[in-house]
Amino acid sequence: MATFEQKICTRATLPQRVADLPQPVVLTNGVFDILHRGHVTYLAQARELGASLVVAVNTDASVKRLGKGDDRPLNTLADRMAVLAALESVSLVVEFDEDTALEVVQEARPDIYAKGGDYVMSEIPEGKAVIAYGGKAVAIDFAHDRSTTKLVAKIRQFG
Ligand SMILES: Nc1ncnc2c1ncn2[C@@H]1O[C@H](COP(=O)(O)OP(=O)(O)OP(=O)(O)O)[C@@H](O)[C@H]1O
Ligand SMILES: O=P(O)(O)O[C@@H]1O[C@H]([C@H](O)CO)[C@@H](O)[C@H](O)[C@@H]1O
Repeated sequence: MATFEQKICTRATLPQRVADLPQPVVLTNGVFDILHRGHVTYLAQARELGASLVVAVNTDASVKRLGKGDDRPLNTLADRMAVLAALESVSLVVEFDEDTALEVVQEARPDIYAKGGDYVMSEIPEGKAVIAYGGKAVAIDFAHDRSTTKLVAKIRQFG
């Protein structure tokens, strides 16, 4: 196992692994199917909001339920988590199988919850939960016009 894969933790060990991180802790979540420049810029900005960054990643079954397409995710959960763990900005990676990351937020209790600017913090369960216990919820503006869906469409065009 590559050293960076030690950043991947189980749900059961999440609270202790978060407590062991340099504080304050930022948490974000998502699919991260084909990693692109928008993702890595956003993750670096999220990490800058605190001293550590936890990324909660949707399981393959929960991605299917999001309705991004029958063939999604293209990369398996294990691969998506490993790629995220290899990033300098990322401190800890954990999977979640629920429809939202609300339970992960409640278990990890990050100081800051971050998400891309395509979400309104006061409208999503994770944002509401963090605000309710006195944490901060931050929406990070899109710096680059990129998406996995667009990349897939581009590849198909020449396939
Ligand atoms: N271009 C971007 N700039 C900044 N943040 C982004 C960008 N694309 C996605 N994000 C953020 O990254 C996280 C993961 O996003 P997601 O995996 O849905 O990316 P995506 O490329 O838009 O995927 P898809 O096309 O499959 O919906 C989300 O919090 C989202 O807000
Ligand atoms: O990568 P995505 O599609 O931005 O990630 C989703 O984010 C949702 C968001 O946190 C609002 O609740 C979440 O519910 C969903 O499970 C994906 O992680």
